[in-house]
Amino acid sequence: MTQTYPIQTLNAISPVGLQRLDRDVFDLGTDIAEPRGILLRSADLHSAPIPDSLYAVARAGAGTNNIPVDDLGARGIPVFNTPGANANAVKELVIAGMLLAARNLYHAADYTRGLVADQALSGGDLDKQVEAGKKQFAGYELPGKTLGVIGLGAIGVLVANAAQSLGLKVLGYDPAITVERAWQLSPNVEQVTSVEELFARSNMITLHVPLIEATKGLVDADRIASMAPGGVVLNFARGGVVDEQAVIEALDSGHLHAYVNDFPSEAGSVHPKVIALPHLGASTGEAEDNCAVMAADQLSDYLLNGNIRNSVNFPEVVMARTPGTTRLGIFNENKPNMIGQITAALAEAGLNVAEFTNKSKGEVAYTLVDVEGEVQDELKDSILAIDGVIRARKIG
Ligand SMILES: NC(=O)c1ccc[n+]([C@@H]2O[C@H](COP(=O)([O-])OP(=O)(O)OC[C@H]3O[C@@H](n4cnc5c(N)ncnc54)[C@H](O)[C@@H]3O)[C@@H](O)[C@H]2O)c1
Ligand SMILES: O=C(O)CC[C@@H](O)C(=O)O
Repeated sequence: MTQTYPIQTLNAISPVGLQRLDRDVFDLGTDIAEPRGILLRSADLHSAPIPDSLYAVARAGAGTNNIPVDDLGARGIPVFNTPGANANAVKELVIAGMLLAARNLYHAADYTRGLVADQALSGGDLDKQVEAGKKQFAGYELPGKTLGVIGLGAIGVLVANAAQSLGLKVLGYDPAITVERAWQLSPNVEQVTSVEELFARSNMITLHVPLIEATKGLVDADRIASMAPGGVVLNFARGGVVDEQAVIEALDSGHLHAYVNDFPSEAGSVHPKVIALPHLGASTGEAEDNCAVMAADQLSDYLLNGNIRNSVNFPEVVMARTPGTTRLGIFNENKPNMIGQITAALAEAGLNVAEFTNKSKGEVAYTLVDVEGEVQDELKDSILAIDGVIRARKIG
């Protein structure tokens, strides 16, 4: 009988992605007590119990701050995300946010709505009122202004390139930019080597970093104060990257012109100079499909073949299946003599190794091995008995 894998879906996952999971092999549901996989978007897993049955978590999206990544890693549970799958959607919203702020569009549209309502009541001359009132919304154009981009990953690079093609001077800061992203970045984007320099030289700042300890409160009062008056902060990363109180004070004093963000809060979102969107960055049909397809494919390949692609807590390990063999997946601490002990256990069980891959990432490592011969249940116990082995799975 074919083994089946229960997968719990949290949040609305695009049906285009769910269709990738063959229903003869995967049972999908929102209420599954002992899931092998969890497929989610922004649902908070920090406060949810993690069942022993769980093999993997796939995030249809980029940010994984809603998932206890380190705790799951310590239990040998990979967390996947979908780098770049929603980057274009976010880029487009950031560009829209820059224009909303520069041309005062949000308030201007509100004003027009109000005028039309008043005119309906009073029967006044709408055209006249429009022409008289519009001067209060006069804005500025983007060429000649400087945009500072913090985080040059999938989204930051697209934003930087698009902004420079709109005529802005673009500065970029990312001490850990990858070679791939550096190749994608327009040569006209100027690299700066400190966040301080970026703030001091920018009229607009846009954030494209994960919410981690190092990025909490990255936009603070001192950095805002170093910007030229009339600055704009765009936050499509996560609420916690910005000290919102500092932003509100700078908006009140007039030092900042606008704060455009995707993460509403009770205190911030009612402020007249705040444009708060309801976490819309990835909310396009295209992005939702892309993320769901990528997450479902990665989860399925892991459950069926043990392959790890785009995991935030384990290394990339992808190995073609060797016909006529049984596959084992083993997570272990990244320390000396682990491979020696694992292969010794296989030899002891009379198994011949047909293919073997081992890779490490930080403190942890993952091994995929295809073995020839009958794999007895006791093998798992002898592998788990090796000091430093975290989890072992016979994949079939
Ligand atoms: N609003 C939305 O709907 C939405 C959608 C997608 C992503 N996001 C957020 O945007 C973030 C970025 O997404 P991405 O797809 O570009 O991710 P990514 O992993 O491709 O890029 C993140 C970049 O940030 C850099 N970085 C990390 N710490 C930094 C620091 N202290 N200073 C400067 N750079 C730093 C990394 O080196 C990396 O290049 C996500 O983590 C998520 O929180 C929001
Ligand atoms: O799923 C979403 O709608 C938002 C996803 C976004 O915040 C991300 O980090 O990719």
